[in-house]
Parts: sequence; structure tokens; C-alpha cells
Amino acid sequence: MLSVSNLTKAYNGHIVLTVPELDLSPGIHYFRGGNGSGKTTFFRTVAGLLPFSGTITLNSQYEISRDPVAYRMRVNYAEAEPLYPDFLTARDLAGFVAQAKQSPAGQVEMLAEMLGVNKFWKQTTETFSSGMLKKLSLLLALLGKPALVLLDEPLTTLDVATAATLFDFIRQLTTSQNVSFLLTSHQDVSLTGLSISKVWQVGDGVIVPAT
Ligand SMILES: Nc1ncnc2c1ncn2[C@@H]1O[C@H](COP(=O)(O)OP(=O)(O)OP(=O)(O)O)[C@@H](O)[C@H]1O
Repeated sequence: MLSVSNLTKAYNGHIVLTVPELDLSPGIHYFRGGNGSGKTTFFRTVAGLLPFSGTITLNSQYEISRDPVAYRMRVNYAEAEPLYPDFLTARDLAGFVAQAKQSPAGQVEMLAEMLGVNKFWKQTTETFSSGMLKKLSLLLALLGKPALVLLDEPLTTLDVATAATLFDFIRQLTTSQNVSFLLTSHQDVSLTGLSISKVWQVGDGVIVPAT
């Protein structure tokens, strides 16, 4: 599903992540590792948000640098700590991302109701609690027809009922639409009830299968 080759990511000339070769099969992959180990850096790189050296290819077809738009249409990302311009409403942001991601008719409304974002649809994000920001970021990451969704710390600040709804929906997308997910969490992912395809350990600037 996702192939990473010769990846090196540095900040200000200091290398924080090296991934010589990583092949992720379709399914749900869980990345674990301590604070500062490189999980967010890896996710932001795969999401196409950070410059890096190497190649990242989706479904043997879309290479992130060679096919920047086609790749980004198929890879969605929710930040661990989302931040948005504070004068925009949930509706503004959902409308903008839905258009960019060519969201099917009715998808925005369905997700807004499922995640409870419709309850604060017209509020500007400056008034949002951290859980409200998290719900909005998850809604935005599910828009369009992604082949791969990266969720960085989806459990943090999410209320229990919404988390259960989210994980049911992830299960549906994985089984019926072949969508793959990469997750990080400092919490116990077995609580999600999801069938994790593979667990990866991130540390010392490398990613290896967890034992
Ligand atoms: N913008 C940046 N500039 C310089 N260094 C950075 C930057 N972002 C992250 N780093 C460094 O890269 C390394 C990996 O950080 P990263 O945020 O990827 O870790 P993480 O595994 O997501 O951590 P956490 O579990 O605390 O969220 C750390 O050493 C961090 O200090």
C-alpha cells in the first residue's frame, strides 16, 4: 500500500529520521514510540507537509514528489494538536477541504453529524475546546475518497462516545472501502477494538517492527 525508500528527514541539518526501506501492507498500522522519537515527523512527511529526501509511493502508482496532487488527493492527515485560523468556523473549514478533496455529495453533513461537529458548526475555532478541535480535525481527515488516512493521537481529548463511533467508522472504511490507516497513540490502542495489521516501533531515528 505504502512504500518508503531511502527516506532521510532533517531539521536544520540535523537528521531525526532515517527509513532505508519500509513497505506497509493494506490495513491498520500502529506506530508507537516515546516523546520526540519521530512519529509526528514521519506522519507529516508521509502527508506531504515536510520536505525530505527519498521516495514515498502510494499503491505502487503515486509518488509524492512526482505526482504531488494525485498523491495528496489520496492521503489525508489529522494532526495530533490541530490549530486553525481562529476567525474560521467549522463549516468554513469543512467546505474548503471538501472542495479541495472532491468530497462526494452529503459526506460533510454525514461526518459532521457522526462526530458531533454539527453542534458547533457555525462557531469560530477560537471558541473551541481541545476536544472540539480534535473532532473537527478528524472530520477534515475523513473527507474525500482517501486511500490512506494518518491519525496522529486520535484518542487524545476525544470523548469516549465519539471515540467509539470513530473506531466503528474506521472499521467500516477498512473492510468495505479498502482504506488504510496509520495511527499513533500514547494510550492503549487495544481499547479501540480495531484489528491492527502491524505494530511499528519508532526510536533512535529509525522505524522497526515491534517485537
Ligand atoms: N520543527 C522542528 N524543528 C526542529 N526539530 C524538530 C521540529 N519538529 C520536531 N523536531 C525534533 O524531531 C524529533 C522528533 O520529533 P516528533 O515531533 O516527530 O516526535 P514524536 O514521536 O511525534 O513525539 P511525541 O510523542 O512527543 O509527539 C525531536 O527530536 C524533535 O525535537
